[in-house]
Amino acid sequence: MDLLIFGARGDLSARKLFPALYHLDNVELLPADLRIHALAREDISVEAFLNDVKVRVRKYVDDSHWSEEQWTSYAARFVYHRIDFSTSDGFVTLSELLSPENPALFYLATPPSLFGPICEHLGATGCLKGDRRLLLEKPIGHDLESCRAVNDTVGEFFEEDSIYRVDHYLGKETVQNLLVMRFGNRFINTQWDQGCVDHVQITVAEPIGIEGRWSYYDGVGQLRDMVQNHLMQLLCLVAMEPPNSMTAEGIRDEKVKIVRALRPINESNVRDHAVRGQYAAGWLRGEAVPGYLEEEDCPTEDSQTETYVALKALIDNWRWAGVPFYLRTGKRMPEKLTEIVITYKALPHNIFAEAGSEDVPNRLVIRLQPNEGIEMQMVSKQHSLRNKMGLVTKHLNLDFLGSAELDRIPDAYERLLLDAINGDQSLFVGREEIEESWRWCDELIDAWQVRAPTLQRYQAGSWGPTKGELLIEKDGRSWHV
Ligand SMILES: NC(=O)C1=CN([C@@H]2O[C@H](COP(=O)(O)OP(=O)(O)OC[C@H]3O[C@@H](n4cnc5c(N)ncnc54)[C@H](OP(=O)(O)O)[C@@H]3O)[C@@H](O)[C@H]2O)C=CC1
Ligand SMILES: O=C1O[C@H](COP(=O)(O)O)[C@@H](O)[C@H](O)[C@H]1O
Repeated sequence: MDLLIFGARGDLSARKLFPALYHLDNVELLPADLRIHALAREDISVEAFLNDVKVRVRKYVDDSHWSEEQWTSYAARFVYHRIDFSTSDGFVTLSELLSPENPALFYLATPPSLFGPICEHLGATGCLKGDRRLLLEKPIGHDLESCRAVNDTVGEFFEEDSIYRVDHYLGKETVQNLLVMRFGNRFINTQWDQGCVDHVQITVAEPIGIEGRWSYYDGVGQLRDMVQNHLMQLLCLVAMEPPNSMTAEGIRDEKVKIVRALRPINESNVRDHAVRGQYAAGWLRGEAVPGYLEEEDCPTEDSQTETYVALKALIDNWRWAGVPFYLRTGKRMPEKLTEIVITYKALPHNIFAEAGSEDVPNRLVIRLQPNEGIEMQMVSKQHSLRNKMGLVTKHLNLDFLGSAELDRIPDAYERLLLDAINGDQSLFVGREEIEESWRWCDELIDAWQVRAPTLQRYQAGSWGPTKGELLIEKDGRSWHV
């Protein structure tokens, strides 16, 4: 088997792909015959390339999983090719190396503008004979139209069942556990609809700012960078019906139904259902941090790009009618926190009210990062002789690390690379769902331009603008954190 990594000198390769492959090799999950072809345009030897990769990979592998011996055996899998992806010259050499009998995976860790040319060169030079799979990184397009154009172009060379669109959130262990938790436990599965659930919150908060990535990010913003893909995937996994099997088709079909059932956020309701913000200078963990427009690589004094989004989404189907899904994501927030919180409805009648106890709702908190785990907030009796029926909230904790087969939780890219190697598309994004997601986001972006063009400022290190708090508080609820 051949794995060709286009953009092997880039950030994604160094931080994610090569460390993930190292770990997979370490636990003997890579096929024995897997050759890793590193493709980049720099004129260097394989030794120089590997010396550099070693230094970079070392940063992402902790001491207990590093060994020189393991590195040597891993490094022996590598071949380095100098290629400029914008011309077909180097691709002829590739076609001579690839045998139609051996499966080959093409991982495009490049700017998306190269997806089309790379596929064309692969096709024109005869590299696409036999079992050929294409892995694409986000962003796939900037809106529905450009997403379709990318899908059409790559679709000329690869069938849909050979295209692996990466959304690294789907590779996270805790995200997969969401499926297991929902569809492997009767008591959760039967309490998962508008009859039982009051509302759902999805928060993806990051303390990092845009430093160093301004030129990419300013043309994109938080809605396209995070909501269109990662938050939409989380929402789908929370809301979808049980697929009849864990096949890619089964899961994708159910996810796409949810995206289609999302009520549009358009000019008529955008002010009530969406908030966009941008961070101003502030303080984070005791350090002064610049605002978005003061970042070192920011070339302008005025940008209307959002670094924060809060949404109230509604799903118009039987299961979720009337249950708001509050989504929130932002940069320069106080901490790294990705969590899904399911808040249950109050019981029909509080029989403990006479004893002075308030009705406390049950909550299920699914922490995706950090401290991956699930916490069930349950009401329990307070041990007391004076207060006979005093109630307290107790937290039942499922800590994933404690139960891991490995002594670490695998990185998302380990799962995704392994699945692509094994030809399993269930954790990759299908064409329909990504296009439907763009359709929904495009309408919201258009509505913002017309009805709410002004950004809400928030201080770096805070949980976002006041309007983001009001979005949920005006419904008599509040953010979990
Ligand atoms: N970095 C990350 O964590 C994430 C990245 N992504 C996506 O992954 C892709 C890669 O990202 P990232 O690694 O950060 O980007 P980088 O810019 O760090 O890497 C891209 C690589 O592509 C190479 N390249 C560009 N043009 C050519 C060409 N004509 N011929 C040969 N090589 C070329 C660059 O080479 P050179 O070094 O010579 O310029 C560079 O090494 C992007 O689409 C990005 O949006 C998605 C999610 C996360
Ligand atoms: O895709 C992206 O994700 C990261 C956040 O990923 P995580 O795994 O660290 O939660 C985000 O910082 C980046 O802007 C975005 O492009």
